[in-house]
Amino acid sequence: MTKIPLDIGDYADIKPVYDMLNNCAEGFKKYCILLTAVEIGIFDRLVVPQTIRDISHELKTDLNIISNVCEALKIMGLVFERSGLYENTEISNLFLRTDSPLAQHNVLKNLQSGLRLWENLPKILKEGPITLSEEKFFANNLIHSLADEALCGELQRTVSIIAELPEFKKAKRLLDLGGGHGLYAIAFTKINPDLVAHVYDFPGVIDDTRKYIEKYEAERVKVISGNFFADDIGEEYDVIFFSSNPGGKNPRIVPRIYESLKKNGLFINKHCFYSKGEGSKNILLDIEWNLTTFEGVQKGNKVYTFNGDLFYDEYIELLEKYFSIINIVDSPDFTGYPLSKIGDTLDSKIIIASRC
Ligand SMILES: C[S@@+](CC[C@H](N)C(=O)[O-])C[C@H]1O[C@@H](n2cnc3c(N)ncnc32)[C@H](O)[C@@H]1O
Repeated sequence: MTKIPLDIGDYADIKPVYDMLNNCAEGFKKYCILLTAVEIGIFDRLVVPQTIRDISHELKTDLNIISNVCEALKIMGLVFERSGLYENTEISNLFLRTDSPLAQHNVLKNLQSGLRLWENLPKILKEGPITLSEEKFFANNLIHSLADEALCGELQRTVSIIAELPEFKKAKRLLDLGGGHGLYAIAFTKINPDLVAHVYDFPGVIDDTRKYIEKYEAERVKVISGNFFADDIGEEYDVIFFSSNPGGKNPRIVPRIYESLKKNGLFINKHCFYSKGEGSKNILLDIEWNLTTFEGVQKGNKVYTFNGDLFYDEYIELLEKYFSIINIVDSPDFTGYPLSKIGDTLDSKIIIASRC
């Protein structure tokens, strides 16, 4: 028989545990409200003021629940209410309205698929990571999420750094290697009127790249489909831009990039690097990184690492055999606001090097 702990000295302070649980529960509930509001289109409606009854009628939702959801959105700072009329706050208009140029819907979707993976943590712990096709992983929302995210500071800041380079100003032919959405290539052609840019990616991703090219009417952006570990990447480029890629720290790619550049051509590498002996940059991202594994490319233990990657000093040493390094820019100078799911700002660097 288990004795019921009835004495005053039998209990201990539960606060640390309940504080943690409350935090988790509150975060999860707010996340569900936000996701639902986006999914049912509340922020698309509340561009103009509406009563709860209008919202409920138009969205065909339960009147009481939607009334509470709107109240919660008000507390979260996403809508405001005046005389019974609800309306988007400025941040909702900017980031949560579907047709806003800075809409973050793909980031939310990506966050959702990441959290679904986390639900499998007990199974993955026992049975190992879920194997995914790398091409499908990127095509299935990740590049769209990266695109939404890039448009909120990182793209503009990165492009403004590159735009200052005299070699870029003269460039006529650029390769955006593993370019995904192609927004960097698109932006580069918008600021250099003589530039033709080529976005290189897997065939399944390139179909989506084309949609971005069309959306932003980027006539001088072309696509090349292939696998840069196995296939030809082309030649005679003035600039090769390489950002957030599995090959970003891989020594095999460096001589190939060298070969594909013209003399004095620029290699711009934008990646998250590790120093020898460095611990975790973010333990939650490390765990998430290892919930999945890619067919064909083996991931390392820490977020954004792959087997065969070089440490930062080793990579620089290798680069210096082929290139002269012009500048290295650290992440606070070019990244946007960090997002914990993506975490791309973690000690990223832009290494700008010129082919010797
Ligand atoms: C994390 S995304 C980065 C996209 C973009 N460069 C950026 O910085 O936002 C990585 C991209 O590289 C592509 N990629 C990964 N491995 C590749 C390979 N072996 N060959 C071609 N593309 C590859 C992916 O499909 C994806 O579009």
